[in-house]
Amino acid sequence: MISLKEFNPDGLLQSVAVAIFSAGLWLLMRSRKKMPGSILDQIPGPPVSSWWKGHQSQMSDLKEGWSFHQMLAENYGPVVKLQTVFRVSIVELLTIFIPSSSPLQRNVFYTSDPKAMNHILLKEMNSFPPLRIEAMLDTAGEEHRKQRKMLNPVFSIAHMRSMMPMFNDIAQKLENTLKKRVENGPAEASIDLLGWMARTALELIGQSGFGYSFDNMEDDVPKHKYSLVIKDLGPALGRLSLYNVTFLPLLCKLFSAKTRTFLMNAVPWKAVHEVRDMVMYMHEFSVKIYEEKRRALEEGDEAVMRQLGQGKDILSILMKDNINAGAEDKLGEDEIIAQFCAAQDFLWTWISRTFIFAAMDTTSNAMSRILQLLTLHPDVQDKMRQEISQARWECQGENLSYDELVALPYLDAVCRETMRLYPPIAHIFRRAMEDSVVPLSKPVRGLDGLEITEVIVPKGTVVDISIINSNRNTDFWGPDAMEWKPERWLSSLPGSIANAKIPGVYSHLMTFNGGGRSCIGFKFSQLEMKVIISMLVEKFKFSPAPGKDICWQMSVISSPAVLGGDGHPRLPLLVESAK
Ligand code: HEM
Repeated sequence: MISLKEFNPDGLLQSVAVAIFSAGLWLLMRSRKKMPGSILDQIPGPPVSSWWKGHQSQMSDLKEGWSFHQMLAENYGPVVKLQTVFRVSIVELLTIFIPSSSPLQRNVFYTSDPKAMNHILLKEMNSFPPLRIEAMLDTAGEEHRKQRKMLNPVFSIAHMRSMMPMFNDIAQKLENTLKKRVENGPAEASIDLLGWMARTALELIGQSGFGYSFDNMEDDVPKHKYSLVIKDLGPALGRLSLYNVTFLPLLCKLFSAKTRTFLMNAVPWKAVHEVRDMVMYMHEFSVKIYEEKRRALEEGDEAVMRQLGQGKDILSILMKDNINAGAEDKLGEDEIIAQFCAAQDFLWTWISRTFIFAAMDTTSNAMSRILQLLTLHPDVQDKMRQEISQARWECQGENLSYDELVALPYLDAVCRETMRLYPPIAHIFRRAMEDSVVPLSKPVRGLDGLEITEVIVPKGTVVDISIINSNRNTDFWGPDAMEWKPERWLSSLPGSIANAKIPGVYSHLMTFNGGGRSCIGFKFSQLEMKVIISMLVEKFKFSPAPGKDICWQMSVISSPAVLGGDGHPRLPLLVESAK
């Protein structure tokens, strides 16, 4: 519920819209044939008065932002029905008067049951597409298949190996800059490591994705306009409440891009115009890079080699492969640009996740999480440093090759354990496009006391897949599942994990999802983490900044902030040279 102090007139427009929309929905629901005895109704679960807002506020004030998921796991297990009401500013005030059978309420099928996840994410993937607002590649069916096919080779291990020199080069720049900051002993003021991780992640995806450098990694604040825009865009969209999952897809369905742009220009609303300008800049910038690459490709090898990426960046490879692709696999020019900035108009920006969004926030927050955990576990930090220093000594101080780096067992264990216990994306959403019978690995008891082995999920139901609860399930991971223990990866995992048949692409974890929509960049992200974290831990010592306890805020991607501070994402840590 919002207090009157928080009342925001911007919400009024939304409230009118939601009232009209709800009336339409109510009529629609009345006219829809009800599935007889839908078993989803029988699944126990708590009401959530306001989906996103309730979800966020229940988690963000807490020192560890995952307690909502933990509460569901402890009280209900892996299969839960959440009864939600639309999150719409002023209308929220009315939700207390809404009876539980109202059409304004809808059930969300929340699950971390392996069989259910297999069904939804693999077997019936096309019947359960992502909510458009969540999709990183904003396509489905044949179009999505085409994009994945074209992109797969640039995320292969062979390609990762070829990118090692570029990754090492960026790590070196970061090392030089941090060394300057701490050369006179431990930096007195703490250093915001989240800021540096975000800049590093953008530079890595910029160079390997676009063949373009955004940041010299030296200045206190990045100077390139793109770096600033990408940082400001999320909060700017947040100010407009554009994360409203109900209305965005509807508006996009109703109006063409041209009409939406026209409406946006016509609305006398400064915040909207700010977002418009950011999006237009990002789009024009992507087109400019695309044009430069096309010209170089047309001019021939010499021109390609003169570019920063020397034709090895993802965009160049994609463009070259596309020229040679058969008609059925060819991507349109717009589709290629869209991989890097699908932002022709502002409504699409939020909906169409691009590589930069997908790659940057996830990995920078993941690296920040590792660093923070290392400050809380100095023994693990020392052990890691020993392992890395030993490996460096063995290769006479040279950079480790791809194979040498990925073979370091303790570094690998720390990364895996962090991705298990603290997945940057805690849950993902799908929508049932048709009525579906979802099987369960373990029966649950329904509200009527009967055992349920499969759930009838009606068309239109939102499905919430809990990555975090799957990764922390004590049935599979054992009684210490809630503890951060890198050592668990140094010996063989319990048989219960393999038997569970969890559909994740990575180490029986759901962190990078599974199936045809799993994270295409997961090997890229692991390499990035290992190159950067190994350099940082070898060269520097990290400890908590006094008086700055860190909490993790759970929105789409969990990010650190100072407990009791202004809520801005940051990770202040004390840094000193390791030698
Ligand atoms: C720790 C880092 C990362 C995590 C935890 C992560 C997690 C995920 C998850 C959970 C999904 C599935 C979303 C859904 O199905 O709703 C996904 C999809 C995706 N990720 Fe990542 N990701 C990471 C890094 C990256 C990187 C570095 C890249 C690119 C270089 C990337 C590119 C993508 C793309 C393009 C998709 C959409 C795939 C599709 O729809 O076919 N991710 N990621």
